[in-house]
Amino acid sequence: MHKKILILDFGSQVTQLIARRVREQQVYCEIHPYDVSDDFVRNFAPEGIILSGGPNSVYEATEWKAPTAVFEIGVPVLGICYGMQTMASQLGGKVESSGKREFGYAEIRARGHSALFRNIQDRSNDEGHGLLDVWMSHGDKVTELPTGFKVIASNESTPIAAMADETRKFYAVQFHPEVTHTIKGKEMIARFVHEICGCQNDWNMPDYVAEAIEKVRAQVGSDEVILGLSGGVDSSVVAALLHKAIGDQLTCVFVDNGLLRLNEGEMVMQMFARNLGVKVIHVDATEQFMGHLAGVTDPEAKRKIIGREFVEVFQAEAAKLPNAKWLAQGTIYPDVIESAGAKTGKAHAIKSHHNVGGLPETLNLKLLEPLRELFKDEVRELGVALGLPHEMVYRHPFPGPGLGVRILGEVKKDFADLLRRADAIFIDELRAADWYDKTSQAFAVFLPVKSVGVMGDGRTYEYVVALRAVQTADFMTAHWAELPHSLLGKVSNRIINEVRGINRVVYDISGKPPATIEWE
Ligand SMILES: Nc1ncnc2c1ncn2[C@@H]1O[C@H](COP(=O)(O)OP(=O)(O)OP(=O)(O)O)[C@@H](O)[C@H]1O
Ligand SMILES: O=c1[nH]c(=O)c2[nH+]cn([C@@H]3O[C@H](COP(=O)(O)O)[C@@H](O)[C@H]3O)c2[nH]1
Ligand SMILES: NC(=O)CC[C@H](N)C(=O)O
Ligand SMILES: [Mg+2]
Repeated sequence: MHKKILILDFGSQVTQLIARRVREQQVYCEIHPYDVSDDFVRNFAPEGIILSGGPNSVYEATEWKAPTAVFEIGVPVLGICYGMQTMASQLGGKVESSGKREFGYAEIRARGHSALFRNIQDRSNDEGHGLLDVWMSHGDKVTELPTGFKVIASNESTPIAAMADETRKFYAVQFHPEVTHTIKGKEMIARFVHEICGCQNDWNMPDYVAEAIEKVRAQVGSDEVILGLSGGVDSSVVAALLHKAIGDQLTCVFVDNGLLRLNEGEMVMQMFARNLGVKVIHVDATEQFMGHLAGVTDPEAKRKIIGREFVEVFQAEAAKLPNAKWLAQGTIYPDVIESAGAKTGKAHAIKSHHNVGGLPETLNLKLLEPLRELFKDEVRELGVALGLPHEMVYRHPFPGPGLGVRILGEVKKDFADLLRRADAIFIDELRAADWYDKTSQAFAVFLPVKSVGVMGDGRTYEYVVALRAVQTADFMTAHWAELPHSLLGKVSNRIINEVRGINRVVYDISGKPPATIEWE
């Protein structure tokens, strides 16, 4: 059992970052909504609790409180922003609107020699007080301390910028230590989880492998498991993990829906079936997918058809295995957090993400999701620890609907063939120029419009391809990559020369938001 930290989410945009910072310290943590029950908090048995920020004000949203058990079970608590404010108000202090919002960089002075800030400073002032560069985002502030608390940091606009009751190990900060703009934030989180809560570095991937294998074996017993293997990072890591855990009880189903990248099928069979000895069934469902997509131009309709046909294929394959009781999936922690967020119904549905989630009852399989607790970079580390090659583990993500959402409008086989070749050239050149690992995702998009060109001495009237390359940490927001013009020029040249049917290449310079990463 790992020692663990409980993070209670009050709706901050950056709650996931708190979890990332804690995991970076090799300490296990989970995010749960702020309104879990007292029993939940007790049974979770955390070594410490972190209360996140959030958009509300404690004097308005009076029901947005931490469960009282948080302050009763005798473990350290760290309140961040709203988390600080609710701690103050729940323990008898006072929170008021400060009239003016403090947003962005701030300098604060550490005081009172607290365990949270001891020897952590960016510089010191004339009197020898430590000064810290932090990032703030608030309009309310604590104006009266609860009993037992002292001020541990302040500045002019926020005299109580941090507070603590060191006997009970309750700490609270008005700024955000989880964002990188708070220069020493990482050290503060480290201080809290290691020294104040007493957690060791017991969460690391090499050790996790053995643990995950044991867990899968205990869960599955002698049943058979099927896994949709896409060649993407998540399902590949699940395949490697399950193969180690249960060997021949695993059957992977690799569906060629006609919307895959160039040589994807060959790559998957080569890697998994031939090198790793994994049982892989290669299903050529190109006709089935193309047939159902014919004449369909609406992006959402296309996504739904592709999702439905995947389920059809899995269902047909599962029916052929007499003892298959489990369907494994590459669900990762951000998927879990995001779908929990989506359940509240506050978020807009921008795109229906394909997954094998909406499975019909008739499939009669239990879900096996061994990556549910991991962030993408942890999944990658796990893949490396399991012996998968670097190129596979560090591939860019590829969406389930594949080229289906990168061919705008109606999907046709000819278009897919052109796009596959253009995309492969782009990726080749990115790798050759050492740009692949500097971008988070890069691909080509097929635009079903024709424009006039001249090649040799003849007129051409052919299709357009757009190149997209983005840099992002979490795929929720993204910047377009500032690829060198010479690289873009070379890619454009090669595509137009080598892919007959394309006579124009453009580069997408839209950020997310307002654009999304994929075009559909
Ligand atoms: N062509 C395919 N054949 C079989 N299963 C697939 C295929 N495409 C997607 N899937 C299933 O759908 C799941 C979701 O796809 P998703 O793209 O999110 O993950 P991934 O492909 O494993 O990893 P990555 O995010 O790196 O692309 C996969 O884990 C896999 O189980
Ligand atoms: O597995 C997936 N099934 C999907 O239906 C899907 N749609 C988008 N994506 C990927 O999600 C990230 C964000 O994409 P967007 O900015 O286009 O929403 C990017 O990495 C996209 O490639 C998908 N992945
Ligand atoms: N980011 C936050 O947690 C903000 C908390 C509170 N709503 C304020 O403005 O002070
Ligand atoms: Mg994928």
